[in-house]
Amino acid sequence: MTEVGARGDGLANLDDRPLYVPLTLAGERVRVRPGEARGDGRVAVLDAVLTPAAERVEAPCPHFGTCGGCQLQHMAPAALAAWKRDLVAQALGRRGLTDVPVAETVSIAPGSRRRATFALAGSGRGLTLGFNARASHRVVAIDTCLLPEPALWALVEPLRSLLVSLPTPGKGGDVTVTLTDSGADVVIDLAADPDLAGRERLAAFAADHDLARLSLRVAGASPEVAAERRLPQVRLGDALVPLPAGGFLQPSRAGEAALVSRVLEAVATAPAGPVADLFGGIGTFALPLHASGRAVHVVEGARPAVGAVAGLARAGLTAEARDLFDKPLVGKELKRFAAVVFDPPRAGAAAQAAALAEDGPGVVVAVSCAPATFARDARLLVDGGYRMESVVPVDQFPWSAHVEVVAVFRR
Ligand SMILES: C[S@@+](CC[C@H](N)C(=O)[O-])C[C@H]1O[C@@H](n2cnc3c(N)ncnc32)[C@H](O)[C@@H]1O
Repeated sequence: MTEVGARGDGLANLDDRPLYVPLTLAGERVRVRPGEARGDGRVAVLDAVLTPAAERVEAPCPHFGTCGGCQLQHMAPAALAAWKRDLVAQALGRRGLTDVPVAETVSIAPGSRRRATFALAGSGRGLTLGFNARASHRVVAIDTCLLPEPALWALVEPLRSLLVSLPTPGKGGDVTVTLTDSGADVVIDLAADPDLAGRERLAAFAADHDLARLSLRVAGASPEVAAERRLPQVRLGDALVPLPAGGFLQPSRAGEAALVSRVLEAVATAPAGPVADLFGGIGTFALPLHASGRAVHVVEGARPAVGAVAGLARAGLTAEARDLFDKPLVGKELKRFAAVVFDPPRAGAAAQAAALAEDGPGVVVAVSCAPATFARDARLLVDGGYRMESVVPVDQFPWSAHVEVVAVFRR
């Protein structure tokens, strides 16, 4: 195997085309069976590792290999951290940004996920609640998972028992559990409205497990609250912010803290003045920045998130609903800020980065969950005269091929 590719599969060459071999590492000699086509190459099934790499370790979870939730449990933690750092450095390198100080990866420990989405298949006694199998829509039942916080995992078996008596979708549905600071917020996909007895069981479940809120998404419609015992709220800065159903939240408290501390540090070096938090969600960065004494303007596409921030009604904290892909902040709108933080979805923020390159302030902090689009946006900023001062990979998704980045640009 020559390397581990961006999706976490080992790569080799077969007839001058890539061969993707899941569960293998660079430098290994392996025996495989070539399988179906993928992109410009083929996927292969691993039969045996003949010469293991030094960084190969025993996977800690018994479901690893069948469950698709993790890709890289067979790689030692230090090697995984270095590999994620390289992913970021290589993405920047592809955009010609080679002279960049990419820091060591900040690795968030397993057992810290506060949000998880479990896949549903079958119904009644044949119900499976688990994760999708590797590269498949088949759902694998799991009796253990090392990723979630224990309080989250403790709800999974009771949820499975509850769901066998409800009209689950058969296939394609899921259940999302989020631990908020006022209790768990659960959203369940159902194929049809539950009957009265089903509704009573749902309410009893919420009470027995002290949930904050239990919502139903019936036949793909928007979530409808079935039981709200407390408002689900998250502590951000010195505020308790209501979490809209399905609203974005950083996947772990420790990961959020790692990102927030770097954002605060960078913004503290900007001159006095207001800060823009673009793609700001419910204020993960805005509220700590506000608590640090800055006036902050949040711009975000999801109206419920904007409503949650605006509803706090704090002096010096404003929020605006706006599609930043179509209508980025430009010109004078940008010039009033002393610093800008932007944290777009995986597609990145090309239009906004181009506008920042023209009229952005002295300090810009980029947070990203997609190295390729981050590198594209970084290139736009650097071409606009920014220097990339620091880039820190943050691994909030242990054993996956995902990595996040927080980077500081200055001019
Ligand atoms: C990665 S999340 C970050 C949210 C927030 N910064 C946080 O850390 O909690 C990206 C955010 O961008 C928002 N978003 C997605 N597309 C958008 C668009 N076109 N315009 C504005 N906001 C958008 C999403 O609703 C989401 O809140």
